[in-house]
Amino acid sequence: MKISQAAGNICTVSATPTQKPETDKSSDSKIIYLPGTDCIIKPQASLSAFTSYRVGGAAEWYVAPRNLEALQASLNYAKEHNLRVTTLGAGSNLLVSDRGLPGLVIATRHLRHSHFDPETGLVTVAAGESIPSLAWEAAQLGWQGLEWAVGIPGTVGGAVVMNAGAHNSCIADILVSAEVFSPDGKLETLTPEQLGYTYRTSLLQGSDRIVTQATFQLQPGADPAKILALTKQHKQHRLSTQPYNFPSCGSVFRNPKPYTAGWLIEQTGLKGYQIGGAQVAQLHANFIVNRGGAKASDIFCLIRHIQEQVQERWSILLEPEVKMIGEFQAACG
Ligand SMILES: Cc1cc2nc3c(=O)[nH]c(=O)nc-3n(C[C@H](O)[C@H](O)[C@H](O)COP(=O)(O)OP(=O)(O)OC[C@H]3O[C@@H](n4cnc5c(N)ncnc54)[C@H](O)[C@@H]3O)c2cc1C
Ligand SMILES: NC(=O)C1=CN([C@@H]2O[C@H](COP(=O)(O)OP(=O)(O)OC[C@H]3O[C@@H](n4cnc5c(N)ncnc54)[C@H](OP(=O)(O)O)[C@@H]3O)[C@@H](O)[C@H]2O)C=CC1
Ligand SMILES: C=C(O[C@H]1[C@H](O)[C@@H](CO)O[C@H](OP(=O)(O)OP(=O)(O)OC[C@H]2O[C@@H](n3ccc(=O)[nH]c3=O)[C@H](O)[C@@H]2O)[C@@H]1NC(C)=O)C(=O)O
Repeated sequence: MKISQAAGNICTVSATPTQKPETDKSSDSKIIYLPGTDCIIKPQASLSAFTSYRVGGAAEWYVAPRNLEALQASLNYAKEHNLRVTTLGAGSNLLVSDRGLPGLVIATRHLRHSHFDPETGLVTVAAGESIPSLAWEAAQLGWQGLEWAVGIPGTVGGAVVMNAGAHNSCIADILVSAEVFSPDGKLETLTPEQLGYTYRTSLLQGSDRIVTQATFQLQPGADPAKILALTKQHKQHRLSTQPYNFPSCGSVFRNPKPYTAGWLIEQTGLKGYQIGGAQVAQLHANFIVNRGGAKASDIFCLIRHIQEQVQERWSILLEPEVKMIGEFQAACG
């Protein structure tokens, strides 16, 4: 049995309330020390470094709690100050507006712990843990069930919300339960049935709940060499079929079954089509890559252009998988 807990002392709850003033006027007049914790809430924090597209403006306020108490304190702060909350995982399925986001962005990336139970095969992992790292760890132990998840550069929380999947498997196949914080501060344990999973969808999308940890059922006892070989095969397949050399969000659109979005977009003649720094990838037409210097508005307008062209040619409206957040212009030029 293994229990690990991330080290670090930033953004934890102090035994005694912090002695610091609520605002520190000497360094940055707007940095806020979250009462009762050693968490700081930063103003105007750039989000481009926290999204895989590497675009987007600043969060009005940003906090990255390291435990549940600090997360609760952050939510309380948002409520008291009437701030809209946006949850950020690894930002690998997000298009953040160039104008940034109002309210408080709560990043889960510092919520870290994992527990592999060899008796039951249950793995309990905090929301901020990396899904590909977990997949590699399981493979090295010879535990089956996550071989498909390499190459998906998100967090556990983001994967639970998005019902991330690949190679005909997805989170819903292995999830036993998810622990979530509701906006009124209650911790609840939800089953996959309660989460209403379908292809790349869950009832958590668009809700105010924050996933704090998840428990997955894996199958221990396999030959690690076999699990590692399959895991590496999946990674290799990705590298040969998907563009990993430029920033992206993975697939932009859900597949409108029985078609695939990539096929429809390629048949519409859009491979290589570019708006500003945003381009329909040559290797896979359902990926938009940032070729350098793209703005969120370039990506947004390319998404709209693809939708219009595919609709005109095939009478199919492609539905974005990527979450576009913040304000975008109504019309593209
Ligand atoms: C190169 C590349 C390849 C990819 N391949 C795949 C693939 O094969 N399959 C696939 O399914 N996806 C793929 N993706 C997309 C992406 O990695 C997944 O959707 C991933 O699950 C998103 O996780 P995240 O932590 O980055 O979430 P984010 O992008 O940060 O957030 C996604 C949504 O979930 C919400 N959210 C995040 N964390 C929480 C939380 N703890 N509680 C509540 N809400 C939360 C956010 O508010 C947002 O609405 C790929 C992306 C890239 C860049
Ligand atoms: N195009 C884009 O927009 C983006 C692409 N990416 C890419 O997504 C990819 C995710 O790849 P993935 O392999 O799933 O995860 P990573 O390469 O992110 O690795 C995740 C973890 O798994 C470990 N690991 C990697 N390979 C092995 C292996 N062969 N055996 C054992 N452990 C291993 C790594 O250890 P160690 O650190 O020791 O290598 C690391 O701790 C990366 O190539 C990343 O660059 C990520 C974000 C955005
Ligand atoms: C990357 C993501 O998930 C990926 C996941 O990694 C892979 C691997 O299992 O399968 C899905 O892609 P996909 O359906 O495009 O899978 P691929 O195998 O690449 O392509 C399917 C079919 O489309 C065709 N295709 C693909 C790309 C292209 O430019 N042109 C084209 O014709 C392929 O020839 C193939 O016949 C997921 N995408 C969706 C929207 O379901 C993501 O969700 O972000």
